[in-house]
Amino acid sequence: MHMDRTADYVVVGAGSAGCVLAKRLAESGADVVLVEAGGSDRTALVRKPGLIAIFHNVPQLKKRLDWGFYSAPQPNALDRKIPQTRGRVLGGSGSINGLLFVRGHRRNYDDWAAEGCEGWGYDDVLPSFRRMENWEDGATDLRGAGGPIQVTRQRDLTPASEAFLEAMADTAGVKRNDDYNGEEQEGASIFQQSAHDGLRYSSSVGYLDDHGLDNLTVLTKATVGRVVVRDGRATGVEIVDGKDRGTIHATQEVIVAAGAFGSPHLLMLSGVGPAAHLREHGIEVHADLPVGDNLHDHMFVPMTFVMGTARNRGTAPYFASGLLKEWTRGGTWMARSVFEAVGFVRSPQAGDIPDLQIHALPWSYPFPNQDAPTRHKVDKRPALTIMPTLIYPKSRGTVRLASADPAAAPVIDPGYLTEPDDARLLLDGIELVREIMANRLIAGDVTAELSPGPEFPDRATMARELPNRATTVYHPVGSCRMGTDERAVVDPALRVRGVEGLRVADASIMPSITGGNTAAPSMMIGEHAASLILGG
Ligand SMILES: Cc1cc2nc3c(=O)[nH]c(=O)nc-3n(C[C@H](O)[C@H](O)[C@H](O)COP(=O)(O)OP(=O)(O)OC[C@H]3O[C@@H](n4cnc5c(N)ncnc54)[C@H](O)[C@@H]3O)c2cc1C
Repeated sequence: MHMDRTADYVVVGAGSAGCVLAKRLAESGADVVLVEAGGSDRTALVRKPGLIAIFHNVPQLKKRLDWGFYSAPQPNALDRKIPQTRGRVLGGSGSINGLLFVRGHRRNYDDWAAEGCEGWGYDDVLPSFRRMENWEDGATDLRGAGGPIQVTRQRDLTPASEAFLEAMADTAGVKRNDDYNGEEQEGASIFQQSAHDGLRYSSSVGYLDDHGLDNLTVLTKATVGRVVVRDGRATGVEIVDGKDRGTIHATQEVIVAAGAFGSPHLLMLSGVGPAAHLREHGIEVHADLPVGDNLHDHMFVPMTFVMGTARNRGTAPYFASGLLKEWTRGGTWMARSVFEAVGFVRSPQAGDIPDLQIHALPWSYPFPNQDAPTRHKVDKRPALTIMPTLIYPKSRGTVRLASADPAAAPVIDPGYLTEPDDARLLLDGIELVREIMANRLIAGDVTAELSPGPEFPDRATMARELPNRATTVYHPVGSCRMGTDERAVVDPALRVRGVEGLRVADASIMPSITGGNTAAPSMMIGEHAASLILGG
């Protein structure tokens, strides 16, 4: 059926940010259509937190919910094509992510404001963060209660994770921190997750389930191929596949929330982007802007240590019995994120805020990497995997068009490790993890370093191996940068420069990445965008 309909607002992409934004706009009484390329998220594969591990290890399942992107060959990573997993389902990447809930450091937002993004300092965004959450400890000046996203601490930690937290605090000289989303980020902490009672709280679950708003229409399996721009104004969107092909006209605005790859891709297909590049693809230029520049991402190097106290095993029978227990009595590890512990610590190069995030999960991780040319190995013994993570990368890359055909994937070149400081910091992180694991508070429980392992005993050997192991944390941001100078795609009100009636609201607008996982900041951007649009 060819669709031709009109709404006040059209939001493209029902991901972490888009679901939040569409719901908030509709609550104001406006007629809103939210358009999502993927399908329903009402499947246990998405909603049962622990099943994420199965999703990642079974390609047939992954294909159902993932866009299936890979990076361009990365010259500083042995020309590897690194998976750029992105959710293609209601809830977007927030439906397939690790559920970790991290706001980032308050300084990140203050830095955005200092660069000219007025209204985005931490005190400005704090109400948006508080509005979206229902924090298990209740409301404080800094934390929110009663919001749509349930935020809980991980619980029933394995002894391996407990020992890791103690050893990390002792080695890195940090304190145990009860709430890294509160007063202070630095320290050794139990991870917080957007999950409760065995249910993943993506923005789709939290904001769209049973929304009861007649003026909010959610279209699924509907890919937008172009934003229609006429006489310098966005007038609607064209849906190019699925049963709802046709045009949706917007009387107020089109807001693109298609993510760090989808948003720049769609803008360029619509004639908003680097003019010369668009002309190469025969696309009429409506605004010459640096769309797709400034792409950046976090990287980590997984390190796996055999530890009986990690308890969990990566075997099929272990998963099957986990599933059975979860379905019969609930409250098992399957009900929660697979990650348990985290540290925000300072490397020797750090200024006065942590520059390393240390993720830990009591499972063995694929090694040497998920994109290894030969099939990667996953050891079946109980193990603790620790990931020293570069949270302020200096390397920058691009998103570009491969073709003017909306069905063609964009060319994603994150430029991993192009800046030598990035590798240096990862090596500092690796050394710190080894020191932690040699600490008397944990060393007795560690049987072996499985990966990278004894073949890479020191900084020099690790420096050579790093390009084979460093990988994405799946946190791409920055490709439709917010700002006030010529590097900006959107202004601090998220309006696309030079096009009326068009905004971008998702992880792509971050001028620089936040110091931590990016889902909570993306949902905050959805909340904040709604306030900006509605003038609240
Ligand atoms: C495997 C994985 C693990 C992660 N783990 C964590 C974690 O534990 N904690 C954390 O904080 N962050 C994590 N992240 C990152 C986090 O989930 C993302 O930063 C966040 O979800 C980005 O939100 P977004 O709204 O910008 O984009 P997305 O959530 O990706 O939403 C974009 C949406 O737009 C849709 N779309 C794109 N193009 C079109 C189009 N042309 N037409 C219609 N629809 C379109 C997509 O299908 C998608 O639903 C992880 C990400 C991945 C992939």
